[in-house]
Amino acid sequence: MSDQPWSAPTADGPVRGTVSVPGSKSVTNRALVLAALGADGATRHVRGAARSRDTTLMTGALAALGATVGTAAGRAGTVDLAVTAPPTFHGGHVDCGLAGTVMRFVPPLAALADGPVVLDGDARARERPMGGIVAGLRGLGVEVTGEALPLTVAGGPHPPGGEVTVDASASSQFVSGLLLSGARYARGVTVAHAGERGVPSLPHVAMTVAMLRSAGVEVDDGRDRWHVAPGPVRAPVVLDVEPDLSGAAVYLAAAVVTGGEVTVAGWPDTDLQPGSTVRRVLEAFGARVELSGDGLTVRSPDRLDGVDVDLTEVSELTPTVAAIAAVAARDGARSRLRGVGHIRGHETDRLAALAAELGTVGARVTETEDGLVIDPAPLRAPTRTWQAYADHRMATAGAIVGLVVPGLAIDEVAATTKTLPDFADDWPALVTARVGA
Ligand SMILES: O=C(O)C1=C[C@@H](OP(=O)(O)O)[C@@H](O)[C@H](O)C1
Ligand SMILES: C=C(OP(=O)(O)O)C(=O)O
Repeated sequence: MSDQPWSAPTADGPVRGTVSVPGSKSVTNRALVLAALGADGATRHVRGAARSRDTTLMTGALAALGATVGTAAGRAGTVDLAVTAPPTFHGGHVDCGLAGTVMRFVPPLAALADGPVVLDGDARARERPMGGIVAGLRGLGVEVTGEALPLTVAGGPHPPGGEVTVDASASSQFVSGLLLSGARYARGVTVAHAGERGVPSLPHVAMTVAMLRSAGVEVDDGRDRWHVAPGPVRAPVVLDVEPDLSGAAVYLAAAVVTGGEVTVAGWPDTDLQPGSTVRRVLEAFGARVELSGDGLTVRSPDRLDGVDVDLTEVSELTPTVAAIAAVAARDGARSRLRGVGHIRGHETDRLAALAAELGTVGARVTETEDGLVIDPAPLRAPTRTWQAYADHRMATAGAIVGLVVPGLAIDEVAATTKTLPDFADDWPALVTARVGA
């Protein structure tokens, strides 16, 4: 990894082009878990996955517990992963890196192992919330040592399961994690949420439910209560991963902030990811959005509107939306982003990080309890290097701002490999191509 700051390319005109984005890490890491839980020992193929840090951490975790994982080159820079479930998971050490999906989805699966599983991760991962997983597992009869990473999950291999109430207001992944392995618990798993705030990022829980059902698992989903019946997990033998729409939003933002036009090829017509919400958020800035056989095309308006948006359901979009909002504020528009207090527990405290980094280019950003207010202010040359805080989405937010702020350099563009392994090459290629400009 280079320790030289990365010079973000500046757009000298409207950015125009077509991009392909790699498979969604959220879909991939669920598919990998379901494949590893397979009841019949068949090999499952997860196709079109990104070779990203988060997916690599998940395959590493499953292999550490005894699953067999093979990797082959897939279409357009993706990988096809072949996973075979072990007869019984065994104990071992799991590196969660900074991946929420690994640190929240693997402990419930580790309870099926016949020996203890120790989970740890990056320094920041030790600060990310784990309360719902730890309390949830204990309530389901699983012995867990520790309250956050590093954690030890005592082996089962036959956890009792049952009903548990957790506070999932810090992360929807608490619910998803407990549900994903729940069919393998003796009584199944019922998770209820009780907390001062609601469960954020609910479309990610819906993704979990949909993928469990496609693996033949019986799931009831009510308001703040989910039930997974005990039974075999039979994931489809081939699971195609759809493109990562949160990653796609970064490329679409390049059109929005430069008066350009960008198409993301292969925009899926399923509802696994909240694609329509991504579209609505970009439209709120005044962008025109069109879905055609070529993909999803976003065209910038002449002048950006400010937005007042509740991003609870799509909280991982916040850095991208904040970057666009800072550009809109340059042109006099005020924006307010709400409903995302919990992202202080994401890869970094994203509200503090966005306020600090956007501030280095002159943006007037105020943190609120649950979001950000971005007031009109001109953007100017950076006062220092943009800090990514090892957060992929802080790095991509810096790249978006860099399109219109010459001289912006990012301390660690390699953070983008968490979900977008080729970003550092693909982004300059898009910015400088200016197809048809
Ligand atoms: O389950 C998932 O794949 C995810 C759920 C969400 O987490 P939170 O509920 O913690 O926001 C989202 O922000 C994260 O990027 C991915
Ligand atoms: C919050 C995110 O990731 P994680 O899965 O690590 O929580 C994210 O990708 O924006």
